Amino acid sequence: MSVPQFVPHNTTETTLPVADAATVRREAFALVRGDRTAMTMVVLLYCCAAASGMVAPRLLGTMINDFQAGRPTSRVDQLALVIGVAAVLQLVLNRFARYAGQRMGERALRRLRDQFVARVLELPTSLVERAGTGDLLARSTGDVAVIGTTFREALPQVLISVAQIVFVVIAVALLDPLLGLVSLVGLPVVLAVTRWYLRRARSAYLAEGEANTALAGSLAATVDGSGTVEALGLRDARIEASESVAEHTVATRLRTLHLRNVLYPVVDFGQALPVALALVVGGLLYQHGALSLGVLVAAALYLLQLVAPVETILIWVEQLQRGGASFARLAGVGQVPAEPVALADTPADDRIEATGVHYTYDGGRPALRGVDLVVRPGERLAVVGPSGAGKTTLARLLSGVEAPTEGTVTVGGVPLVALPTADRCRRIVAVTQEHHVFMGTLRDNLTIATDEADDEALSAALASVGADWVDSLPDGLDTPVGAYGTGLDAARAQQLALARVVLADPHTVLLDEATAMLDPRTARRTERALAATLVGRGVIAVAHRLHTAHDADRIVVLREGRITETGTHDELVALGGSYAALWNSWHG
Ligand SMILES: Nc1ncnc2c1ncn2[C@@H]1O[C@H](COP(=O)(O)OP(=O)(O)OP(=O)(O)O)[C@@H](O)[C@H]1O
Repeated sequence: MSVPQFVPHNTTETTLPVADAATVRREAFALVRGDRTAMTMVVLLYCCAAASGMVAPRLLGTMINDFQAGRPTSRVDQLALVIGVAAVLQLVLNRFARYAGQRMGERALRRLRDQFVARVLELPTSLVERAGTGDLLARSTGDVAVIGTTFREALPQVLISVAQIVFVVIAVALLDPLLGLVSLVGLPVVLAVTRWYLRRARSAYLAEGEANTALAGSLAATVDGSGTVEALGLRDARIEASESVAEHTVATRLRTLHLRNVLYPVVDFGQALPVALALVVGGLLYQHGALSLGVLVAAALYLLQLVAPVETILIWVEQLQRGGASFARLAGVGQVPAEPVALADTPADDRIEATGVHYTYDGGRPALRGVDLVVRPGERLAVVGPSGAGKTTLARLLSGVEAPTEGTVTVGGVPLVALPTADRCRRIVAVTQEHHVFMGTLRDNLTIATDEADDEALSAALASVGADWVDSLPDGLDTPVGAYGTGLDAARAQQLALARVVLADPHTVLLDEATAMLDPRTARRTERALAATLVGRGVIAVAHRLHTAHDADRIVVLREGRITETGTHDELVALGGSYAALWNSWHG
């Protein structure tokens, strides 16, 4: 018996949930119900194909009886012809059934994929960040591929096999009820061991998938950080870490191997049992004249027909398991509580207020400890402080990406995290150094921010950030950009991102390292574009370079998660505190 190639799950440690078995069942049925007519058609075709397969043994039995009774050979020819026609019919019906099944599977897969993408887009940003792109990518690629194989191959194969088994049992029972009963003796054995296997396999394969991902991740981390490993002499530590992950992977593989090693031999026994028993019982009945030779041969041939579908089911049962586990991971994304979709209240104004804000990362020390801060509409606020003081954390909370562990952050009196993402992003936009260019046209990349803008508004937004290079593009706004289109360098990509901000027209822009990592030439161009973007808006800037702070309306100094100083540049310099010390040391 051949075992299908193991396709590893690219699972990873994650904060994204995995759906339980009941949810998987419910969602899988809902998916199939969405294509009910096709499903009925496929089942009908499989049943007709299975029924055609019942013709040959029955007629062979009749032939034998005819021979014994000395009937004319012309009847044998007719029977042989019918057997031939039935065999061809079975072949054709099977072919159509598989084709229809695969098409149905493709449609179901498409619906599933659309559903998944829609759910991912609704996920809270903070959760996506915590889960990391790896997990979502693994679910949308690896898991979708596994489900694809399950729908295209496993389900049709299993369906046809189940139909064959049901028809064989019915056919034998029609020949002789006692032999019909005998044909079922293997069933409890096969069902029991399959049940035993299925109960354990889901968690075992999930564990194996997770271990594989952890191993790949550990090796990739070692390769990616090879310079650091070399420089800090971490070789032995990395080898040790990889070995322990590898050992765990082997243990999980041994577990799934053990499951297969129990399953296959027991099933083989369960298959052989009815054939052997039918020959014994049928032989006795024949000896006592209770059964004709033709019926005995037909029954034995039918029972032999059980072997192939049972094996097919076993070959694909693992794939079904994997499909189930992958489905659970896709469905799990739908179990994340959606972000609020309706506004509870409309913010009264553009004032952003943090009150008694504490924030602690999972298992870490508090990053913010009781921050009170009001950002007035249109104010340019700089947040400064030593590394690890909590600047980025405060910025994330003020942009609403993350909720405070304690306290509130509101805009116009409404908690930021209660606002639907789209609404929040129309009010406050964070500009980072990440400037992704989406696959599509330049226009597509701009209208992500707002679908209300016409070409004139798009061009104006690009012009405002100094993106004059657009005029030299072959198709202007219709030029494809992104992975397969015209490449945009870092500065252009950042200008595109800033043009999006201009189009989104938020009242406040949050800047955290927007230009810190760019090379000086690119940074200069980007800073000019940035300055244009910020005109007329409030700005909260995490200031890594103090000249940003110098130009701000107000500066807050953070130390160990607390605001220690607040004031204008001149006031803080005059105060002679930690800002003055920072300024003096920076200014020389
Ligand atoms: N994802 C995270 N998980 C756990 N702890 C974190 C995480 N991000 C930050 N921290 C911790 O929270 C504290 C505040 O970090 P934060 O990045 O907000 O400081 P920062 O002032 O922006 O520092 P820097 O200027 O170095 O970026 C630090 O002690 C940091 O180690």
